[in-house]
Amino acid sequence: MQYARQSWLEERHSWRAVIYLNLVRSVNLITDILSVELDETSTAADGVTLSDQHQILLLRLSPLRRIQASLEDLFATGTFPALRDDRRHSSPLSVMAAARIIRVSDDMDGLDLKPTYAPVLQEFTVFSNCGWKSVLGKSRLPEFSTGTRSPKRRHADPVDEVEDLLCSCKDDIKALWRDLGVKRSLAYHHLRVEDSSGFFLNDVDRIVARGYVPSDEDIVRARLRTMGVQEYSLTLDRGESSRTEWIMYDVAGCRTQRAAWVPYFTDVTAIIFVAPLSCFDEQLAENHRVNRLQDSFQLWDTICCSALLAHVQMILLMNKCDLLEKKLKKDKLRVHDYIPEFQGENNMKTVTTWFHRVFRGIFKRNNPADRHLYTHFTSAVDTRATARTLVGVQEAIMRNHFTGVGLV
Ligand SMILES: Nc1nc2c(ncn2[C@@H]2O[C@H](COP(=O)(O)OP(=O)(O)OP(=O)(O)O)[C@@H](O)[C@H]2O)c(=O)[nH]1
Ligand SMILES: [Mg+2]
Repeated sequence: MQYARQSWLEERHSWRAVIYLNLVRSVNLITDILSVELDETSTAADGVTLSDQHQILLLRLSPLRRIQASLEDLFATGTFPALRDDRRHSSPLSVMAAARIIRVSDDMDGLDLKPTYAPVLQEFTVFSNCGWKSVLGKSRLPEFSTGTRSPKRRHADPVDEVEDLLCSCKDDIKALWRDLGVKRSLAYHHLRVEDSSGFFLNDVDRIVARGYVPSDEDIVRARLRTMGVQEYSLTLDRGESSRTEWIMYDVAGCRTQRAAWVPYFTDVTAIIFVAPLSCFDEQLAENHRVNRLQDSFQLWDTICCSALLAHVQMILLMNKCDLLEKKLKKDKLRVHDYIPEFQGENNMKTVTTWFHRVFRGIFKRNNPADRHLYTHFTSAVDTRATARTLVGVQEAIMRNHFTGVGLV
């Protein structure tokens, strides 16, 4: 983004709706938990005192359910249902039943059947072919391209309506997030919303404000799960003398999407494979038996040995290093418990060196054409460091490309 400034500025506007959706979904998840607790006093969290004040808070925050539904409609279909009348009709309690399940303990002997709730935020997914960016871009006004926005403009854009409604709920959102009963309730359910991607509840003062324009960091931290292949056209502009047009395809990583990649492999200069290292303790959403990192190793193996890619530049970004470090240091998770082949000391240096060795080993085993592999450790949320990495990546791609066509 640092070096494709114009494309980035043009995209910035579309992301305001994504960030609002992220925020609203976090609030609605918390109010889901809270309203079940209020409803079912028998299973209320230990030591949590929930009162009528909480009921009132839930009612006051009920418009956020309609905001969520309208924004999700906007992303899915490009139409935006009216928000205005909703304050009178929606009730958080009516939406709650869905959050409740029975969680069965692993030993399955049936003795430990404890009714509880599934504090899980189902991911919202958009399909790349619905053109959500162009939908949101339609009402873009010129001032967006400069990264500022007039706070006076009213409802030229449906997302302004969301902004207004959110502003009217701002104090309640803040009250919910700092409430002690709510905190205890979330802890009881082992729900750490602050650790999930797309978390903005600590930024309400800045984000829920008239005239808000997402910062680069906000956009990098935002979460919108995409399905299908997204195409980005970028002009990398590092001064007048150095402008390069790139077309970048972002292919979604989930298993059901992988068959769709093949057509893109036939005419490609480079593959940037982004492997999130922090997911060593997670399973695939699509198959709970498969460890996410093991899946990345497997996928990397498939990519490296693809005949279509035998002469393509390979770049491996080992990403989410900040989250990996947190899991090792703060959460004290042991890599060996999830990946038994790892036998070393459970610290950042040993773990990352080992992961690197595995990826490199897979590459070497499947490298008939003697390609060079560029590897980098990244934390995408550190936008400055990532920008420096991407400059290196760009240079490597160019060098390889021009060598390939005989210009170097
Ligand atoms: N802390 C941290 N968060 C990251 C990092 N990289 C990505 N994220 C967050 O992780 C979420 C997912 O990022 P994406 O780039 O959409 O990941 P993806 O692999 O394309 O995911 P799919 O679209 O589901 O295939 C976003 O909310 C990002 O902000 C990182 O290095 N560190
Ligand atoms: Mg993606």
